[in-house]
Parts: sequence; C-alpha cells; structure tokens
Amino acid sequence: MGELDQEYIQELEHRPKLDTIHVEGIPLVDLSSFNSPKQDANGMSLLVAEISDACRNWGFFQAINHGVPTRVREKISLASRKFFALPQDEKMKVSRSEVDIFGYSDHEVTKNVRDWKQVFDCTIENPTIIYASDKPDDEELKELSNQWPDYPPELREACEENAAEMQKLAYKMLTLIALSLGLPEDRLYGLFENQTSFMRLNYYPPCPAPQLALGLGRHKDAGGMTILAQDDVGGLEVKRKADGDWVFVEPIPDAYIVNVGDLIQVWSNDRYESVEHRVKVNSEKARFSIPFFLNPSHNVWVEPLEELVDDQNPAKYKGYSWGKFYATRKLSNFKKLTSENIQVHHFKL
Ligand SMILES: O=C(O)CCC(=O)C(=O)O
Ligand SMILES: [Fe+2]
Repeated sequence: MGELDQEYIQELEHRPKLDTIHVEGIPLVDLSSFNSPKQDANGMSLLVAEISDACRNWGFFQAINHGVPTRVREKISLASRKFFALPQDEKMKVSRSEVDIFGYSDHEVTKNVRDWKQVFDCTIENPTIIYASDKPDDEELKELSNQWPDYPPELREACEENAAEMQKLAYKMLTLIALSLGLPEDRLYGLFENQTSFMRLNYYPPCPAPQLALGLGRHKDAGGMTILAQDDVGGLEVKRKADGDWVFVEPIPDAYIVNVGDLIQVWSNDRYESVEHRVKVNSEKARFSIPFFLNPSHNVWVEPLEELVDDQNPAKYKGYSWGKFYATRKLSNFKKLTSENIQVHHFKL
C-alpha cells in the first residue's frame, strides 16, 4: 500500500470497492430519432418515454447518436491532457481564487475530504453575471470571465467549441425532459437565458492508495443538468436508486453521460431525482473527464413548476434564489467550512 496524505482518506463506510462488478448499468438512450431531419412521431414518443423512465428510475443515462462531432471531443480531450501535463508552477499561473473563480485547482474538497484530482474550470457566457455576495439582501452583481493558459494555445478554442456543442446537446435534453414531464417542449429554455453554466476539465492522476481515497467524493450535482464525456479508463459510479448499490458506469466510446441535477428535481417536484455519484481512482492509469454543468441565470427563483403542482401534489420545496445558492457554493470553495455546505434538501418542505 502506498503512502497517502491523511486529508484524502475517506471514512471506512465511503471507501470504494476496487473490483468492478459489471452489472446492468444506467440506461443507454439513442438520440437518432431526435436528430433525424424529419423527426418521426413514433420514434420521438418512444424516445420521450425512455427519457422519462431513465430520469425516474436512475437520474442518469448515456446518450449515443447525439450529434456532437467526434473531432470537437477529440480536440478538447487532447488539449486537456496537454494542459494537465504541464509543470505545476505553469498550471498555477491560471489558478482559481476568490476573485477569479474559474481556472486551475488541485484542491477540491467534497464533504470535507480532499479529492484525488485536479481541475480546470471555464465559464460559458462571457462575462457571466453572478451575485457578488451570498448575503440574501445584497443585490450587488459581479462579472466573471475566464483565465486561459499560454499553453496549449488551442485550449481556449477547444473549450469554446466544446461549450457550443454541449449547449446544443443540453437544449435537446431540455426539450426531451420537458416533453417527458408533459410540458411544452420549450418550457425550460427561458430559465437558462444569461446562464451561469460552466465547463470543467477533470484530471484524476494514478493514486498510490485507491482503496482509501476517491477521485471525487459522493455528491449530487446542484445545477440543472450535467453532460459528461469520460475517457476509456472508467471510475464513475452511480448510486442505484433501486437498492443503494454503487454501480459502475461503463465507458462507451463517444457516448455522453447525462444526469439530472438538483434543480430538475425541484422543478419536477421530485418526479425526477438528482442521484449521488462518485469517482474511483486507480494506481496505474490517469483518468480524464469533461463535464458541462448547465445552470440557470443568477436571477432565477427555483421552485416546483406550477404545472406540476396541485392539491394532490403540493409543492415539496420552498423557493430559493439560484444566484444566492451559487454564490454561497462558489465562495465556500475558499473558506474552511465548519458545517455542511448549502444543499437542496435545506429547502424541502
Ligand atoms: O469525472 C466524472 O466522471 C464525474 C465528475 C462529476 O461528477 C462532477 O464533476 O460533478
Ligand atoms: Fe457530479
């Protein structure tokens, strides 16, 4: 067993099992009927039903025939590998701070345990508007923009091209999710104008003691939806709703993993739930992944959609400000927390 700094060590109950059991995993959804030039009505209604089942039973699925060009994915994957291979002092030149919250970090912590990974974050809207403070009555705004490293020079273009494709795919997903909830297909679009979405490059280096640490501790995604490209190494595990077991997400070349975030859980009034997931590491191979976090505008008030609430189904959440939630989360990256970070269950009625 290799040596591992104490701050990475998970409590016994949260340590991963290293042998991977290949069981029936998250659903696979083929988006061809959505993408075909003349969408056939039958294909679309089958697709909507599959999305509904996947979101209800798993909160996660893999999408194929999604329309994202392979070259866009290859370009960002390669640029990401080149960036993380730089010497540490080069990467630190674009490190995140309380002021510049996008950029590089090798210090992510999930539920007070350090993650075995490095990240590079970039925002999508340029600039992105957020609240300057997490104080409820403070309306002051601030503009955020990206930091780009000198090397690799193509990183910026690769990120921007990937972001544009993720955006298109995210809107397809919003369409399908709205339809699957019995809503008009454009019902969710307006929530994402002036979005606070961002993209992350994840690098999980080989770990000397992968049985003690996690690349990313168990968590739920707080935003609207996440679309993730993983490489062929594998490590992502999803907590199966049916029995609470951790299920390995099989790498499928060129597929994107889609999961419902906490906001869809609230908007859908718990019809769809945001599901816990985590990342295992291993002692031999580095793993790379690229999530796109689709998040609404800072001024969106989050509450169950009125169409999905009635006397039989009263609202299960009180409303909250996405912008204040986001500011609290982002600022907490730079504070030592003494209590649990803000979570959606704090708004449960
Ligand atoms: O790297 C992965 O597979 C998952 C990443 C993830 O869950 C996240 O960044 O929120
Ligand atoms: Fe996640």
